[in-house]
Parts: sequence; C-alpha cells; structure tokens
Amino acid sequence: MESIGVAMTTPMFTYLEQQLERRFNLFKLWNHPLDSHFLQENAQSIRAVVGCTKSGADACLIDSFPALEIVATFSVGLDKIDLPKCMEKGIRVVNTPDVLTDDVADAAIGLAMAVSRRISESDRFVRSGSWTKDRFGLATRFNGKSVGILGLGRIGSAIAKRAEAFGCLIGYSARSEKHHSGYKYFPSVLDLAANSQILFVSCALTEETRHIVNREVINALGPNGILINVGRGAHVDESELVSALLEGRLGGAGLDVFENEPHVPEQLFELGNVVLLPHVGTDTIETSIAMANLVISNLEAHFRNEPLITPVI
Ligand SMILES: O=CC(=O)O
Repeated sequence: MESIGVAMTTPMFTYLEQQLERRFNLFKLWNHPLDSHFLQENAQSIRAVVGCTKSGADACLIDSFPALEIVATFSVGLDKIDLPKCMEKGIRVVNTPDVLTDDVADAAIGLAMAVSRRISESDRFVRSGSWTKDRFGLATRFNGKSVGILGLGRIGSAIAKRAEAFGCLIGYSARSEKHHSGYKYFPSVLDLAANSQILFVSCALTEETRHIVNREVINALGPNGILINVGRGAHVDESELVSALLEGRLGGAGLDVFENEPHVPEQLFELGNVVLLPHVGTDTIETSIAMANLVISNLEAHFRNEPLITPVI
C-alpha cells in the first residue's frame, strides 16, 4: 500500500502519523500549501484523507483530490466533514466510535464533579495561599442530583450509567424515546432543562442540534443549574451562556468544547463557577491509540476491498 497517497489535514497524534507513514505515502498537508503545484504533482495519487475535530474534509478539500475514495476522521464527531458531498461523490467515510465512549463519559462526570464540588476553584484557593487567610466556602453535592442528558447515544448512555451509580435521577431528550433505557424521556429540551439540576450535552452536532441550548433552555436550568458540554461548542449559544453566567441566571458550567476553538470567551476566565477544558474528552493515551488503530484498520480494510469496520457512509 506504500504507493497509496494519504493526506493528513493537521497534526493530531504522532503515533497515528508514524503508523500511516509506515503503510502509505503520507502527505502532511500542514507542510504543503494546497497550491496548484502541489495538486498537479500529487492530487491524482491521494486516495484517502485523515482529518479530526480541528480540520476535516470540506467541499473544497474534497474537490481538490479527484481520486479521493475515503475520508477517515480521528474522532467520533462528523461535523467537520461535508457528508452530503461525500455521498454525492461516492466517497466512503469512517469515524472512531465506541473506543472513546468511556473516556468522554469520564470527562463529563469529572467536569460535573469539578463544578459542583468546586474542585478547580479550591485548588486555586490553596495554590494562591488564600487558605492561610480565609476559609473556602461550601460547594454543592453531585450525588443524588437530577441529571438531564441531551442525546442518549453511546456517550450519553455511558454518562447516564455513571450518574446512576452516584444516585442521580436520570432524564434525557433524544430524537426518539429509548424505551429500554428505563430513564425518563422528555420530548422537549426545555422541559428536560426545567427538570434537571445538571444538564449534560452529548449529542451529535447537526443543523437540528446547533444552539439547542439557547437562552430559554439556560433560563430553565436556572441559577442553581449546571451545564456540562462534552459535545460541540455550537450546541450551545455561547454568548447567551456567557451572559447567563455573568448575570447569575445559570449556576455554573463545565465546558470541554467551544464555538470557536481554541478561542474561549475571556469573560469566562474570571468566573469561579466555570471549569474550562481544551477539548480533551478523548485525550488519554489508551483511547488515542485505540482511535489511531481504528483509523488504520479502516483504511487497510478499504484498500483491501474488505468491509469497513466503522462505516458512516
Ligand atoms: O470530540 C471528539 C470526537 O468527536 O471524537
């Protein structure tokens, strides 16, 4: 397979780069301006694109490679791939589901715990020397809270399972009711938020779920409510979130994702009731290796004309 051109859109994980380099003719696109010279020399040999949450395959990139057969994303999220375009051109698409589910769910619970028990804030209190002069105030418990989950897919279900172990009462919103889950279904996101003390966002980003957490949903969650987002930044109307936190209309937030990564609204930096992560929900060594291996196995299967392991299209 050494002669097959594979284009990686941005640096994502050194191990993945090394494994791709061993098997394919790897083009690291960040080292090559996508100019006419590069395309003239290489476009015909590039049969696969490997993208990620930062940089996937938009219509322009897809059109640049006329021999493109498959797009593999080093992520479960598909929002950086022009799926209709891939469908139209008969380009296969694969992602990395399942292997990352537990780590994202762990990160979500970690954020909920960090916000409710004020863990990051109390860590800063100790480091700054404030403990020698003052007492740290009270937090609120995580266990036993009513939890709402937006999207009861693989990750949402893993969050629910963990929250259940903490004695939380689970409700969810999803496109359809999952009768076997045993959790309370809320057809309306607004009702879910009104009945939750902590709202987790873990659905896929689509046109229907963009800004699904809007001003009304935030207000329904209320001044004691906590929002946890491990989905995508665009699930939440970020400027509404910032003003709700500044005005005390929302109790707190734990965010792994933002609308314009890596840029985060600076007003959030001043708020103690907010915990901010740099989109690291999947970033453990174990999961990253499993994701990379899945990308490789899918590409190898494709080029051997074998069934794809995790096909999207
Ligand atoms: O955000 C992470 C992913 O989509 O895998």
